[in-house]
Amino acid sequence: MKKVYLIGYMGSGKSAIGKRLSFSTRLPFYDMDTEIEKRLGMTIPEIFEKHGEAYFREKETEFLRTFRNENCIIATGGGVAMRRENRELMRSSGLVFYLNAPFRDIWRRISTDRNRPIVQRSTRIELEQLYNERLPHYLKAAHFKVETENRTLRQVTEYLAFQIGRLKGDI
Ligand SMILES: Nc1ncnc2c1ncn2[C@@H]1O[C@H](COP(=O)(O)OP(=O)(O)OP(=O)(O)O)[C@@H](O)[C@H]1O
Ligand SMILES: O=C(O)C1=C[C@@H](O)[C@@H](O)[C@H](O)C1
Ligand SMILES: [Mg+2]
Repeated sequence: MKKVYLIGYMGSGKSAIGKRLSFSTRLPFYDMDTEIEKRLGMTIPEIFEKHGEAYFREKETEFLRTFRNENCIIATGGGVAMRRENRELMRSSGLVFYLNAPFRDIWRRISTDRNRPIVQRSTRIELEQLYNERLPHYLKAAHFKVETENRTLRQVTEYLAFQIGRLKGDI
């Protein structure tokens, strides 16, 4: 069996849903952002501030290359699908689910959060542009697109658990 990756824009629910999905599937859960923070002993804003975004992107790829071979659920960072190497690493080691949410929902969730350096340095218009730029990359990376609009965390989690159960033999 392989890994289950959750991908999508900031605030699409990867971390929140990954955690819940771990309970219903009984698979261990890892949040890439948290794992990188642990490896470096710094928060994401500190990593961006001290080493820059390019360094953080290297650490993301390093994580995907080296993370233990275990059946598990991984909530990725919002920018992970932008690199071709990352997309290939994910697709070849598991099932990739893209959590799609409309930008207005995303904005409501992330606009006041201080833990996302990209939100801190960008305007609403810039974040919407980035959302549109990233969309085709998420679609390329994903095996499945999951619509989250008007669905509770619980509903999205149940849907994913159902799909994972159905596809278990393949992963
Ligand atoms: N479908 C949903 N219904 C209600 N709240 C949601 C839904 N999806 C996400 N949220 C809420 O939005 C907030 C942001 O979600 P979360 O932190 O899981 O995003 P993320 O995709 O992990 O973002 P990042 O890429 O920045 O790590 C959380 O408070 C979460 O509970
Ligand atoms: O969308 C992004 O580029 C990011 C999302 C977060 O998960 C973190 O990985 C970081 O804040 C960058
Ligand atoms: Mg997250």
